[in-house]
Amino acid sequence: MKITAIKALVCNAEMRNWVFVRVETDEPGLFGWGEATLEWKTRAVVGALQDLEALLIGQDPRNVEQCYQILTRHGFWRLGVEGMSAVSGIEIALWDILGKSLGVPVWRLLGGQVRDYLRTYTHLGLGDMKAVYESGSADTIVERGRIVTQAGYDAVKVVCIPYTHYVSPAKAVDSVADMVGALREAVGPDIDIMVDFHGRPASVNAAMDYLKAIEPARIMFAEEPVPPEDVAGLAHITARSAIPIASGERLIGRREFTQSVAARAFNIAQPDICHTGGLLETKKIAALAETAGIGLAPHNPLGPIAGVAALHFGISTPNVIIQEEMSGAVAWYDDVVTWPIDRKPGRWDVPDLPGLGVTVNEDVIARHPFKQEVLHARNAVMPDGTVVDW
Ligand SMILES: O=C(O)[C@@H](O)[C@H](O)[C@H](O)CO
Ligand SMILES: [Mg+2]
Repeated sequence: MKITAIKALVCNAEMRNWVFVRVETDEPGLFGWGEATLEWKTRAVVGALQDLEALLIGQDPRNVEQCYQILTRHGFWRLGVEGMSAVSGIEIALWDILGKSLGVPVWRLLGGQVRDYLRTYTHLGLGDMKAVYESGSADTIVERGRIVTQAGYDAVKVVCIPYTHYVSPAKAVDSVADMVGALREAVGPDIDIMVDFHGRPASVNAAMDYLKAIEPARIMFAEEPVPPEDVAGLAHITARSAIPIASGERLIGRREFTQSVAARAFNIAQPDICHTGGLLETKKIAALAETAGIGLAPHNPLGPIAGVAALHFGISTPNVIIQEEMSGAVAWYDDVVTWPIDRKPGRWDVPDLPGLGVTVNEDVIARHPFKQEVLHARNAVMPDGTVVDW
């Protein structure tokens, strides 16, 4: 069996352009699907897919590791997030082909079933919460919290840390404490709450101030309390924080995770299967994390094929705690890709169709062509115009 083509299909889903990858083979009717979505870098990823195609033409798609080696070594240059997202999309599609060729679901090939279902969480707010913070009101967060938990989710994540750069003014810290406290009060003790700091505090001390302020709300984890490349800063926080610390959505491959795991930089790793190198690379990261007592909450605010890939991963990987998902991103999410299971809020069951088990409706994709996304990050400035992390 040989790979004959690698195609990228872009589908605009408002905040993000989803990049779907279709790997074709010389066996009639046999092809695989993957996803390489990387928000605000869509054309770079599509270009990387075009550049990488030539390396794999003629290779046996069932040799997943060998194809990965070719993609990451024969291109000479080490790939950054755009290139590795392209590699990830291709790699996921290779597993889909392998599963279909053998007539088994991908999770069987990844080690088999380790749990009866995969727990999931979703977001309360998309992008930044500047308006909420500036209005000084927790109403929006509480309202969203009620809607999402009434829909059936028992774990929710919120981004609610204001842009205060290296410091943590009393008013900002109190406002965050009020917002997270109000959310806890509204949803009650049975719901897990996660707070994504988005790497906004630029100093360890500012991050620690916000962490201390939300401690009474008893949250499940706090994410990216400082920017992800500050391994020493994260390790310092993790050693002292009462709240478990999560990070990793912006780390690529084993190389970057190794350093963070060795430093015990976080309690919970958040690799993204669509950025970090694909399913097998994320398995290796999971194994690395497991040896250091680190659980996984894989990152995925992406499209439906990314979600299904995460499902197969989570069903077969013991140290996965919970899976992120954003199936509420657009109203027509379910028209684009047919899933192998009936998705329920907060709980994904074990799929049994061969491969990933998705069918893709290319007509629907064609109705939502590439569009320049809104640049939410433009809001990330201090009152004096200083640019800060979004
Ligand atoms: O944890 C999350 O899902 C967020 O940090 C997103 O990755 C970020 O807003 C970019 O889309
Ligand atoms: Mg995040």
